[in-house]
Amino acid sequence: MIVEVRNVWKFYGKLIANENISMYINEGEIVSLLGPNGAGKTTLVKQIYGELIPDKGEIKVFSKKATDRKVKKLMGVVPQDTEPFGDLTVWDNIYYIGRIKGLSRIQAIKNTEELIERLDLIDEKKKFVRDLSGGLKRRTLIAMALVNNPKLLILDEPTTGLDPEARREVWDLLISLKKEGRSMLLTTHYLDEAERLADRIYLINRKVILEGTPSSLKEKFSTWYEVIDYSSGKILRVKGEEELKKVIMSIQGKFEVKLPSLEEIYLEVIKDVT
Ligand SMILES: Nc1ncnc2c1ncn2[C@@H]1O[C@H](COP(=O)(O)OP(=O)(O)OP(=O)(O)O)[C@@H](O)[C@H]1O
Repeated sequence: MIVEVRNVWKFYGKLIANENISMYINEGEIVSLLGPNGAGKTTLVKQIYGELIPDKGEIKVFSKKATDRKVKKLMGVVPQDTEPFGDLTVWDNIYYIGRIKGLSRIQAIKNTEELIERLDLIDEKKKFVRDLSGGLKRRTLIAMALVNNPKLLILDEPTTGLDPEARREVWDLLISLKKEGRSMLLTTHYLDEAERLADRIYLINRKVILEGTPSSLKEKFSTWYEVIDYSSGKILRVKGEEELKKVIMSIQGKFEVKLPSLEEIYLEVIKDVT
């Protein structure tokens, strides 16, 4: 197990941000934390990368305390709402983070060059970050998080504010990083992102509300079916298999039966707990 969170509580004064949270990440897994605004996702993530310390409970990363310096060398973090240094070039941002993380000069240069190429930043490498678009800044941040070749990558809303094409580029990159056996923790507001990338999802709202693979959550919580009647163009929502049979029998032409999307399930579940 790469990350193990056991019965973690975190308070801000009287506010309970995390209530008795337990979760884990296995080697090579992408785990996604989903939840509404203020659900405590960033608070939990910050404890996993050692910026905050739990008030109760325990977090182990690579079997060590999250604040251990050795652990920090094994992980890469893309925090929420951060930007690379605007007054440095893309190349310098990546290189200097490499040096700060303890790479030798030669190793930092090598890794920086490789990442510039891999993240398609060749044309931008000498540009100042302050002159880049949001998508390119985000790619630079991801390169900075990868410079020490981390086994665990933590990304707090990596695609928020990006246009659809830039989001897809980040997704493709994350999929290719997963293929290399890296583990990832990803917080997101985008259900389609979690559905597409995550092996497992934790839905949290102060505490863990649901946990499972995207398909198991769909199966477990979809008590309705969507029937698309192509001849009339109507989309019907049908509860239970008996009702489904009846509806199908009544349709004359072509039709399609679908389970609801993760987004619809999320909205139903969140409605019940808020
Ligand atoms: N430093 C802080 N001091 C006091 N309260 C805080 C602090 N940081 C977060 N909070 C509060 O703790 C709760 C959880 O916040 P957190 O940022 O962890 O949620 P989140 O799920 O990441 O939200 P979002 O999706 O909006 O980023 C919120 O009510 C927030 O206002």
